[in-house]
Amino acid sequence: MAQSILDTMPGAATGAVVVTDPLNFWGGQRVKPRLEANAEPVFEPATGRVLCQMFPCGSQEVDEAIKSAHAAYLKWSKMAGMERARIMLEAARIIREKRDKIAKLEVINNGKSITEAVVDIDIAWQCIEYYAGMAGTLAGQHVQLPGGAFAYTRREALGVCVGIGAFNYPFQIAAWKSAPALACGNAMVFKPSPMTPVTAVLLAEIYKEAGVPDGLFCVVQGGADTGTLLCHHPGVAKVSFTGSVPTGKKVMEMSSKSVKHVTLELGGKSPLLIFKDCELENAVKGALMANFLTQGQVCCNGTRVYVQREIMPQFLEEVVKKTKVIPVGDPLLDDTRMGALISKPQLDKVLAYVNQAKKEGARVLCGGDPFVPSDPKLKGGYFMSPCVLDNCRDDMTCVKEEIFGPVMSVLPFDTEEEVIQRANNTPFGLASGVFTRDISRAHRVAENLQAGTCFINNYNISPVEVPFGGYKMSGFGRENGQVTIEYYSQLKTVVVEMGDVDSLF
Ligand SMILES: NC(=O)c1ccc[n+]([C@@H]2O[C@H](COP(=O)([O-])OP(=O)(O)OC[C@H]3O[C@@H](n4cnc5c(N)ncnc54)[C@H](O)[C@@H]3O)[C@@H](O)[C@H]2O)c1
Ligand SMILES: C[N+](C)(C)CCCC=O
Repeated sequence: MAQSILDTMPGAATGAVVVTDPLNFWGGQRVKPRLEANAEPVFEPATGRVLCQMFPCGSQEVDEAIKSAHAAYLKWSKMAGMERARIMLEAARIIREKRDKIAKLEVINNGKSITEAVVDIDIAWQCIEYYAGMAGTLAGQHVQLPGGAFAYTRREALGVCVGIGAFNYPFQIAAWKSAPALACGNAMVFKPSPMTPVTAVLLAEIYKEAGVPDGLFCVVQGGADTGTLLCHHPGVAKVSFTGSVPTGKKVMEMSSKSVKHVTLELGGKSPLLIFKDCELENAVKGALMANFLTQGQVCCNGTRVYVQREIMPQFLEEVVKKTKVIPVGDPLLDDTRMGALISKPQLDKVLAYVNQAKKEGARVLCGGDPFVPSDPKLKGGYFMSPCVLDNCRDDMTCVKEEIFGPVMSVLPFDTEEEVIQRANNTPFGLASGVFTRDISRAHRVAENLQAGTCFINNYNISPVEVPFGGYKMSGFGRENGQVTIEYYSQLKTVVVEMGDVDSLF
């Protein structure tokens, strides 16, 4: 097999890597772009340097990838679940073995800290391992009917599934989508974000090395146009999309034309409720975890932090103290806890949200400014200081809209009933959280919050064994957990007559 980027990248230091290998993958190999005319530069967020060029796939390339995936699906779906499991377990093992190198490349392309990227890659192999464990357990039901007749159900694959990913968890999203898809006997064509095209192709190489049929996991590069081609393609049975609400709506509309299955993992503006009876130190840690992972570019972040009025002063003092000392800088250094945002436009957008918040009456307690690290090679990077906003009201833009940056809005509340009503007063419903020592209150609040996940006394942990997904405009369908098998398979009922046909005619 050709050498991977992982073997050829000279030194995995910030500012030192250039990627020139083709980033498309189908038919069991990397595929050079057909057209180099529409190239888009891909930037290294920590330096602002060009890391590589992304060549978007056109209709002929999309078609080739889908045909290659379909051919692989015909073989893969006929294999026993246990055979699929063995290959997937091998893929998980290879990812574990290459974890540190994959994580470094993820950091160079995405800008998040290496500490986080390593966890992301661990979650990716754990997900593949988890669904490998399930591949051999897929089974239907036997139903006894009158007169000796019976029926049984078969859980069957859908066919070629498309995965479309966001920029914030590039490798992990590719694993979260492909693992359940492959376990059920499907093939997948994956399109990463055009801003983070580099690591999905590593997953394709790893699946190949583990022994999947050529074409089973393909990667096509591109943005909206390539995504549109995928959603309209008649050879695609399902689209699993991770991204913003506006794009998700388009994906759903396009997929509806040929009644494709759809999973939508969309954005959020999740509430975190901190009651006065909480363990304050943990609540402060929880608020930081809820806001500042991946420079705040996390779909399920708890960015509306509701704090019971009696403990507001202590909470603010602690949260600001801890936010001010978050080490921002070179994401490849072990001590760094916050790297660079994904792009200059994203950085400008987040800074504009902070300015708008000030105009609407919020008080900046810390951060919210562009940050220029002392290391000269990071001068062009997209860094900002993590921000805590006080004096917020529910009608402010910073409280209503998904900012997707390191900006925490803090709001006071008085009663449980009031805060639940305010927390639910949003079109989003991805996640939520509650900190309290009162066990009854914790479960009562969890029941009443309109969100796909509620974290009690923690935030943003996502073991692969538990389902993850949204309520309301944050989407539908789930990733992770047993239930996701249902989103990547279809049920056939077989009805068996043992006697004569009792005809009405
Ligand atoms: N719920 C989740 O699991 C989850 C996880 C990560 C990110 N997100 C959300 O993703 C958003 C940030 O990611 P983003 O900026 O990459 O989102 P985005 O919607 O801009 O892009 C997501 C993907 O959709 C593709 N795309 C764009 N237009 C398309 C079209 N017309 N047809 C098909 N595909 C198209 C993009 O190229 C990209 O691959 C945030 O809103 C965040 O909350 C959600
Ligand atoms: C792994 N986290 C932190 C739960 C994030 C999941 C993906 C959301 O953007």
